[in-house]
Amino acid sequence: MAKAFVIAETKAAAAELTCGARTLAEEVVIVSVGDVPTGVADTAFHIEIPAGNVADDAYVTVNRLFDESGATIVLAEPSLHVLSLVGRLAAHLGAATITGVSAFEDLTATSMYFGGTGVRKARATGEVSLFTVGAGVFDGSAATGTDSVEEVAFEAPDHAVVKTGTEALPESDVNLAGAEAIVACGRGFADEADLALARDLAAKLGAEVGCTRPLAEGVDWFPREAYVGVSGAVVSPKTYVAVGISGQMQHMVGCNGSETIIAVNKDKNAPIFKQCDYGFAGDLKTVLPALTAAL
Ligand SMILES: Cc1cc2nc3c(=O)[nH]c(=O)nc-3n(C[C@H](O)[C@H](O)[C@H](O)COP(=O)(O)OP(=O)(O)OC[C@H]3O[C@@H](n4cnc5c(N)ncnc54)[C@H](O)[C@@H]3O)c2cc1C
Repeated sequence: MAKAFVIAETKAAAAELTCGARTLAEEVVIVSVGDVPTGVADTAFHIEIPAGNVADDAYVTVNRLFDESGATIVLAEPSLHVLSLVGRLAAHLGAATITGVSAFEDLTATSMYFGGTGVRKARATGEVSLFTVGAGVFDGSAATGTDSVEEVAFEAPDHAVVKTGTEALPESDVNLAGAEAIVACGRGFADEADLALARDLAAKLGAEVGCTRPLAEGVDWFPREAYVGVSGAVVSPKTYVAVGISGQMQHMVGCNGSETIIAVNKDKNAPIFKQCDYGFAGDLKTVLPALTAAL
């Protein structure tokens, strides 16, 4: 009987990955280094990370729990801490990890490569198959499992990282993952003040505001978690309004799972017009107020 071992940090990923694990295995074990994973798996463990330690160093405990589980399939959340943990587990097992999986056919996994220029199908050889799986690949709403979660003590490795200080980052209220609609801004916005036009439209639509990478990492008008694309968030809202966005592949792979894409661009030959459902060829300063007023 195949058993799957899920490594997670957040509640949302725990629910999605355990639901996905149930399509691949008869029994599901979860270990979380963050939120307590109630009601999602047949066996559940939680590791509380002591103050002064980092979750990445929970690998001693995670590897031991895996060895004891008898699982042959590993699904891991692609958060920074869990990526580190699954890498350590792969090294421990002498196995490879297939990363960024967007779909499964049994244990054959589909993922992007070369920054989204291609899609590949891969299958692990060996006794254990390890995968990292992004948000939204599985629907976590039907997660079921035990509410009894065993607290497992953190076992520090010989050369643990010691936290010497922490600094709070400015709070970000961006929540692209759960958004039903997103208004995304690109370099077509020449002035930061013009973003108000996108925010007005978003307010009417009840949408989140996102952006392309240059607006988050070039001019810093948005926090990092607001940009969509191969190296940012992968989103699949009902409505995605791409404003002043040319439609480069690195951006589009992050939003082409949207139900409806609407583009606003002053260049009627912009590549985005070949990738959208509805397009407005015009200056955003004219089109956005008109759209907002019409809603
Ligand atoms: C390894 C790698 C990873 C990357 N990862 C990402 C990623 O994850 N996400 C991402 O977004 N990018 C990513 N990029 C960058 C990506 O290649 C593009 O450069 C970027 O997406 C372009 O952003 P843009 O569409 O906002 O800008 P541009 O390509 O400059 O397009 C601006 C558009 O605005 C239009 N415009 C100008 N003025 C107006 C106006 N007044 N009204 C209406 N339209 C107007 C123009 O016609 C143009 O089409 C990555 C690049 C690399 C090399």
